[in-house]
Amino acid sequence: MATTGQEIVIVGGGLVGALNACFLAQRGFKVSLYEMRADIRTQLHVKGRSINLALSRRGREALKMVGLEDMVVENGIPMHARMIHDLDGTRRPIPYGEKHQYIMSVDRKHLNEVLLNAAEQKGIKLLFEHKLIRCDFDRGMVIFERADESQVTVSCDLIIGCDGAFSAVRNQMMKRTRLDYQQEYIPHGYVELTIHPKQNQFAMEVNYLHIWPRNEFMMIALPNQDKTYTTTLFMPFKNFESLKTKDDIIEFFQKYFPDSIPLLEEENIKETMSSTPAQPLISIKCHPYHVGTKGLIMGDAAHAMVPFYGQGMNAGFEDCIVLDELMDEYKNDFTKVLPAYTEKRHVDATAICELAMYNYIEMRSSVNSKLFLLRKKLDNFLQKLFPKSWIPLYTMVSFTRTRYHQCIERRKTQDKIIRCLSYSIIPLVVGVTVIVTKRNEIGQYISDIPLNISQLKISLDRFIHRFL
Ligand SMILES: Cc1cc2nc3c(=O)[nH]c(=O)nc-3n(C[C@H](O)[C@H](O)[C@H](O)COP(=O)(O)OP(=O)(O)OC[C@H]3O[C@@H](n4cnc5c(N)ncnc54)[C@H](O)[C@@H]3O)c2cc1C
Ligand SMILES: COc1ccc2c(c1)CN(c1nc(C(=O)N(C)c3cc(Cl)c(F)cc3C(=O)O)c(Cl)s1)C2
Repeated sequence: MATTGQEIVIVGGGLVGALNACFLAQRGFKVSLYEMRADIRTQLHVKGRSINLALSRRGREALKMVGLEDMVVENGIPMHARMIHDLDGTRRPIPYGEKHQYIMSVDRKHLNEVLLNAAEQKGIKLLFEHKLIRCDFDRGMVIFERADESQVTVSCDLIIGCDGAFSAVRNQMMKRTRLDYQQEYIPHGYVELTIHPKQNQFAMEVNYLHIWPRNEFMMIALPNQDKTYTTTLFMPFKNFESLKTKDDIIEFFQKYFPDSIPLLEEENIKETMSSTPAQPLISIKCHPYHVGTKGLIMGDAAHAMVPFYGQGMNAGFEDCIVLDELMDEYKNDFTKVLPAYTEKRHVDATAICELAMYNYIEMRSSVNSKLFLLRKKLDNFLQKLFPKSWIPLYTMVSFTRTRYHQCIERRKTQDKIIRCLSYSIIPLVVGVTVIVTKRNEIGQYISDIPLNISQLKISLDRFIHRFL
């Protein structure tokens, strides 16, 4: 493969850094990837990370572009629907859409290992236990501290920070350019519990994203290949802190998640909840994503979001596609690519950060299982009624590559149309109903009105589609 001669240092060997390295090596750059932690491939379990994640369309497209989609998907578990757990233990499935519209539950560690192995196979130099401490964005130099506290200085043509929400590269950028930055910790934290197999079988329906929506509290469970479910409890820190004793813990689960107790097993709930500190959730937005012609940040380093759309990794993977496309457009000229990247990606990354936060606020304030069901069923009903013009927001976000900011714009238009239709459609439906039911008495006057509902639906769909 032709090499460009340019050298790129990627800081951070997590999901986005490792994938980005594959994209850039594929373009012929000489890539070195520096990761602060030890090589996860030599470790049994990496602590403090969500154990599995929902991979959807944007992330799969990126993996496909470096030839890794099949390898990741074959180890994932498809989730065709949500399974809503009601307080009384009733379970109701809500499909994500058509048969081909499903998301994947993938193991984080396995995904990271696949990406690191692929990077190594593409000739990328991986250096672990190298913690970035300083960048010189003018001269293209980075200084790393090694496990033995010695330092090493590396020079390169481009530094890309994929070092996560608490990015050191971003901190260095702040000293060098007018970088606007805002962060918000939400009042909720999370604890991960595990549902183990029962008689060596999955303890719940497999191909579902299980949800226990309880307004202020929520639990989500995604299946793993080993027949366990990683179950994440989201709750305000003040509520975690109020569970002082193991009895408090069990009483809480009996009150809000009674059906989950036999699944999670009482002893495990008590043990995990009393020994695991709740992890914080942070939302970070910043601008710009580049400095000069030698510094760039991507993934959570640029846009960390609360997980209430399951898009953080998918958005970071899509960042790699956007950069790759701009490298094509500007023929690897970093002086053009970097500003173009900020220009193009910032509006979308900000949009998904805000969408995720909005969904968190909505879920926390008003969504219990009845309302969650109703909203999703209405979405699915309208999509069936007006397939060309009504696309639920979650469908645009998780099953298309519609730019995130355009998902929001489209949703606003759809909301306007639905509002105006609801002022006119209701009288229309009432009118049609009256006509249909009273047709015999008044038939001689109105024989030519299209009483065929499907004709009416098609013309209404065409009418709406004109607005979008
Ligand atoms: C509870 C929870 C559930 C989630 N669920 C989903 C989901 O279902 N779907 C989804 O798409 N996303 C999900 N996410 C978001 C997803 O985990 C992140 O968006 C994703 O991990 C970001 O990847 P990244 O590589 O940008 O950052 P990270 O994964 O944080 O990786 C950054 C890497 O940089 C390294 N590093 C940090 N500082 C330095 C330094 N100074 N020097 C060298 N290396 C450094 C770190 O060790 C780490 O390996 C979830 C997040 C949470 C918290
Ligand atoms: C590992 O930890 C986590 C934590 C949270 C999430 C995930 C994994 C994966 N998540 C997904 N969210 C959507 C989505 O679009 N919406 C609107 C939803 C948002 C919430 Cl909060 C929810 F509970 C269901 C849906 C839903 O529609 O199923 C997907 Cl599609 S996947 C959230």
